[in-house]
Amino acid sequence: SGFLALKNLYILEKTIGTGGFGKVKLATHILTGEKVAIKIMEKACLGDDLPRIEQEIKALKQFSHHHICQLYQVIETETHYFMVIEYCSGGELFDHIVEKNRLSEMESRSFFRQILSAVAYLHSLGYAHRDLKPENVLLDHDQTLKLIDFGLCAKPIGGLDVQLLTSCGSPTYAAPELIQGKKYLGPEVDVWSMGVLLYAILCGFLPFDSDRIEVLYRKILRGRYEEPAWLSQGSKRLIKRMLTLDPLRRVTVKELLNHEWVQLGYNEPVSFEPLYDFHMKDDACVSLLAEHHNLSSNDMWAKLSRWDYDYDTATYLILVSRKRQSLPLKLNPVW
Ligand SMILES: COc1cccc(Nc2ncc(-c3ccc(C(=O)NCC(=O)Nc4ccccc4)cc3)c(OCC3CCNCC3)n2)c1
Repeated sequence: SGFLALKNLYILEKTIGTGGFGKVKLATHILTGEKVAIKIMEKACLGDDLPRIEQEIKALKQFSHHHICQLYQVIETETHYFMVIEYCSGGELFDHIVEKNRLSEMESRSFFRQILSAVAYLHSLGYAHRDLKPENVLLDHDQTLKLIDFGLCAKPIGGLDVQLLTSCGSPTYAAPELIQGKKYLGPEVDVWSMGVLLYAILCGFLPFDSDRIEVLYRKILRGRYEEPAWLSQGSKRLIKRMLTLDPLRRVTVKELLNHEWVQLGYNEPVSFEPLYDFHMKDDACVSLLAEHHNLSSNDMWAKLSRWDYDYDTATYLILVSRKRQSLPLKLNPVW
């Protein structure tokens, strides 16, 4: 189906998601055979939301973290933006919780540590996510979580624009100060949403829920929620610290990183440093790509280190990711 810009580079397959901005399709990166997700956004439909796409692309180009889906390539045509992004084979955390009803405290802790690492990393770069919810947490192979911002809600911290709730952030996970339209910074809003997320993972249902929005708002602003019998004392204490109505009294990300519940069984704080920087040079991957282009490794690296986020960037980042997983490094012959 029709996008000329993707011809001979990607094979488009089924649609795996739709949002206000456009849709996401599963695709195959032809040179490596790797599955990728391609976010397709029609410029005409974005109207004055166009700056949010450019901001999203600028943000993603800065991120290099094991628990954030990696941007591989950006293609801009007259009518569209295409963002080629890492594909997660396990789907949404949301479906995983629904299927298992609720997770054990140990599994919840493993998931929470990964989400916390990604959120702390975002904050360290001056970004707040603002739309943390199970639909934006994806599962990769071997229970690795990847945080995404499907709906373009992430913003630099302290942005004065109080994003209208309709366009950003589902009220279910939204902090009280956010639904009251109060000025807020961002990090503490993410802590509240992580609290709702953790509650949903541990309990299998939401702390504040109603199909009538004004009832939902009232419940959030009241801040009272059920504590099922299976919740441990530690879990209850942590959730209470995160679902604290007053943002100034709410636990901070910094405190969460070495919170006792978070460290139970790991005995080490959560690190938010990226495990590795995708932007570092991997000689084997550079050589393989150089050979494919009949270039010297030096010339190949000179081009790659410009980080144009073109097809070569995508191929290189995919090769680095495959090497990390000890998968064979190969490029398909181009016929
Ligand atoms: C196996 O069955 C399945 C079933 C379902 C999915 C998959 N896999 C699968 N892999 C990858 C994706 C994806 C990743 C990133 C982005 C994105 O928009 N990044 C941009 C981004 O994250 N910015 C950003 C991040 C942090 C801070 C600031 C900015 C978009 C899509 C996907 O999408 C499907 C949607 C469907 C609706 N809910 C959300 C996911 N799905 C697999």
